[in-house]
Amino acid sequence: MSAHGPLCVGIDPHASLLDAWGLPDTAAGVRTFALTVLEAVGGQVAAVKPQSAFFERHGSAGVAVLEEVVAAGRDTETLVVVDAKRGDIGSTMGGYADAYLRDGSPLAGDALTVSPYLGSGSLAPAVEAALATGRGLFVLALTSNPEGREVQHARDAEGVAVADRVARAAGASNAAELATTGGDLGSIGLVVGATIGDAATRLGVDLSAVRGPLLAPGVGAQGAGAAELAAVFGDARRAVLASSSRGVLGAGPDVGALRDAARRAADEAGAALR
Ligand SMILES: O=C(O)c1cc(=O)[nH]c(=O)n1[C@@H]1O[C@H](COP(=O)(O)O)[C@@H](O)[C@H]1O
Repeated sequence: MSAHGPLCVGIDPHASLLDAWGLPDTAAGVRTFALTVLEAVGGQVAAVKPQSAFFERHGSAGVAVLEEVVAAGRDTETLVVVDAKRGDIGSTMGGYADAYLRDGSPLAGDALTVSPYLGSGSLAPAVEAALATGRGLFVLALTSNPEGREVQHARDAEGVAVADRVARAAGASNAAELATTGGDLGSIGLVVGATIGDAATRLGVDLSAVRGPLLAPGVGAQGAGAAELAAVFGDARRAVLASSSRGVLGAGPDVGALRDAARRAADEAGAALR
């Protein structure tokens, strides 16, 4: 993030984008799309985030393309966040941790998005695997979609918001990790949408106390821009990795145009979060 600016480019090969790029809605089309994005922004931005759903749509051939994208990302200076939003009970979560966070697994990038809504503790196998292998997690806390509120804004018997419980669990893991490793940011990040307005403040979620990276989707196509990034994150802004998919991908398929769009988005995010 300090080398390239705080931007993550989402690799979301929607059927409509494939069509706009003149590509077929097939695994081969998805492959050309994803490798073009990597060619344009690999080594130029902090992270890319392939959205697993758009690869899974094409069955095993699509998943093989996701594996290829993860491997290709390894050869660049750009981190790969696999956006699969996994979450399950502990023992099954161990299976997902093996798939996405184990050294040598073909689907293991640098980080994985996970859902804590089976209970933060259910993520323990993923947390352990991330810490053991030098990878990271982005735990869904305050998501960019309006429907997320019914779960994330709810308060428990002690009056603590569910999203705050999620943030506190990440903060506790990062505090323990940083006590031994030092450094600024621990391995357990949160997803906090750039579209959430003042929800973090209203719910009492202390984003600065998390001491992990804050992935902020919602930039671009979902309407958030520089003003929203600055307003949502306040004092925690230095930890933010702004994420945009369609907002950058719409500039394709030209590699130079994609690279320029990513540069502009990274500069804008950098200026808003300075
Ligand atoms: O985890 C995510 O990345 C995510 C969390 C969230 O709260 N909202 C959200 O939009 N996302 C993802 O971020 C991407 C947003 O794409 P655009 O709206 O095209 O920028 C999609 O892949 C979403 O699944």
